[in-house]
Amino acid sequence: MNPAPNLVLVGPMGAGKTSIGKRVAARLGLVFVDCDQQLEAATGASVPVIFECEGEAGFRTRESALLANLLQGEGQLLATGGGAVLAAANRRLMRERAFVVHLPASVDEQLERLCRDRTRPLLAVPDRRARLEALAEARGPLYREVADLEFTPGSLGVGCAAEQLAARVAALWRRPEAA
Ligand SMILES: Nc1ncnc2c1ncn2[C@@H]1O[C@H](COP(=O)(O)OP(=O)(O)O)[C@@H](O)[C@H]1O
Ligand SMILES: O=C(O)C1=C[C@@H](OP(=O)(O)O)[C@@H](O)[C@H](O)C1
Ligand SMILES: [Mg+2]
Repeated sequence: MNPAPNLVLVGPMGAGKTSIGKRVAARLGLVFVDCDQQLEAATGASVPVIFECEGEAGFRTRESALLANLLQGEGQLLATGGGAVLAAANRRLMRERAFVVHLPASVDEQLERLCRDRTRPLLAVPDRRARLEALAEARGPLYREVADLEFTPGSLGVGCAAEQLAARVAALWRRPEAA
């Protein structure tokens, strides 16, 4: 078990990191922080606008700086963006400073949940399935590398998934005394 001051959710777009994470944080008495929302608040620009102005590289630089800053704190549940595991430095910090939960999602689930979404720049492509499959192949090993726990919501709705995940985490995560 990993005695770590924070809880971090990783996984692909549409896995439920933001929506399930918010509910798990409430159940476990953690401060909920969604990294994308935090970046948007800090920059005053939406994620698509950051991608448009600074490219994915600029977004990743901001994302890494934010994560490093947040992970200095404790008692937080961080819902990361799907690409937060790409940088080795991010993965190392997550391992050091968090109990990490991987929420997987199949490409079919992603396509269904995100069919009307226009806020994810990586999905602004003609062939969303191909893009999601390529991302899954590249990132799947990275999610598994950092994860202390894999929890698959599958057909559970957001509320049930949060209830079950909170119970699993409460049983497994040894929080430091001060957290
Ligand atoms: N287990 C689930 N069952 C049904 N819908 C879900 C589930 N997880 C997420 N969703 C829906 O999918 C969409 C994307 O979820 P979100 O929490 O933003 O994912 P992420 O932050 O991982 O990209 C939201 O509309 C959310 O309600
Ligand atoms: O997978 C990715 O690279 C991204 C996922 C998004 O977050 P969610 O995983 O919360 O959708 C957001 O950070 C950005 O659009 C890039
Ligand atoms: Mg999210």
